[in-house]
Amino acid sequence: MSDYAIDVSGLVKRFDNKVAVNGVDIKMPKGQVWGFLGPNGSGKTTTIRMICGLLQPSEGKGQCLGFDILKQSAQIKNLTGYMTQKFSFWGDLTIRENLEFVARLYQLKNIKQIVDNTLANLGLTHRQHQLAGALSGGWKQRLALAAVTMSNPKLLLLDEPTAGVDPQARRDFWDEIHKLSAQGLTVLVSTHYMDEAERCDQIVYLANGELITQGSVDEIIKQADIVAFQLKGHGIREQLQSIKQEEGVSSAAYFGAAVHVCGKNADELKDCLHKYQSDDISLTQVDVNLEDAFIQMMANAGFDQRQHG
Ligand SMILES: Nc1ncnc2c1ncn2[C@@H]1O[C@H](COP(=O)(O)OP(=O)(O)OP(=O)(O)O)[C@@H](O)[C@H]1O
Repeated sequence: MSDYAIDVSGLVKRFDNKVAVNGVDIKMPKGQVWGFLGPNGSGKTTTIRMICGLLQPSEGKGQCLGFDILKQSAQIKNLTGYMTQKFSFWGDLTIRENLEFVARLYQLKNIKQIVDNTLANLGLTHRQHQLAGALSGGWKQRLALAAVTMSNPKLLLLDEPTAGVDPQARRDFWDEIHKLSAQGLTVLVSTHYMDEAERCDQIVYLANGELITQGSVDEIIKQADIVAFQLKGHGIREQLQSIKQEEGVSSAAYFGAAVHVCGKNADELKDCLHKYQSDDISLTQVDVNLEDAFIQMMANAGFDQRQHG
């Protein structure tokens, strides 16, 4: 039995003339939580759908949970919980009624027991009689997570599960994901949020259908091989365009009242930013963050953020 929950190689998906995914390899060990990142339209959803057997690849092969993605999609679907971007439920049914309905769709036995356990596991017991339609965004996501975990899947594929949800609810949602992972589930989550990416064991970053980088947060930041400085103080925001033009600056962006600047070489960057420093404006070297690293890697790979962001 393979130690990998997902082991796919050379995945390609073409829609007519459009290449949505172009040669993606993913080898994901069981029991981990991985983040799937990349600009809009980079191929995350399409890849997820190929992995769980919902979409036939144009090229490529592989296994999901030990089953062939080309020939054994039914077995894969039985063991996978897939939370789509636009999950649906019945707004005029309660949380409990929604879960009972889903349990019947899955043809689960001992429905009362399973729904009780699922409600308890996801902290929904005290809300079980509330109408789903009246729930806030965060609780709706949690209901969706309850629905996809009820059949006791081995793999969770979550496609932007926290889009539009407030920070506390996102944090609570991630606590649930890690709780499920501690119970043995493997979880692949697509997200646009950097703080969520930082909660993952590994990150896979796609752009324009291609895998740009993969690794832990620390590995990706190291791979980017850049340094970052912060210019902070009155008047610095007006200088952004000028800073961007400086030789040695690979990217610059507002960070509140400060400008965050990245470049390849610390001495060179410090030299060219020195002239912006004054009694009012400080220049400090700061940690490179994940967003800096992705922007740099996109540039290295020849992608323009303005076209793909
Ligand atoms: N059924 C389809 N028919 C034609 N083109 C499609 C189809 N599904 C996806 N695409 C295209 O494939 C590309 C990748 O789309 P995909 O939804 O996989 O990206 P994504 O990374 O999940 O994007 P987002 O972050 O916006 O959800 C896009 O250009 C999209 O328009």
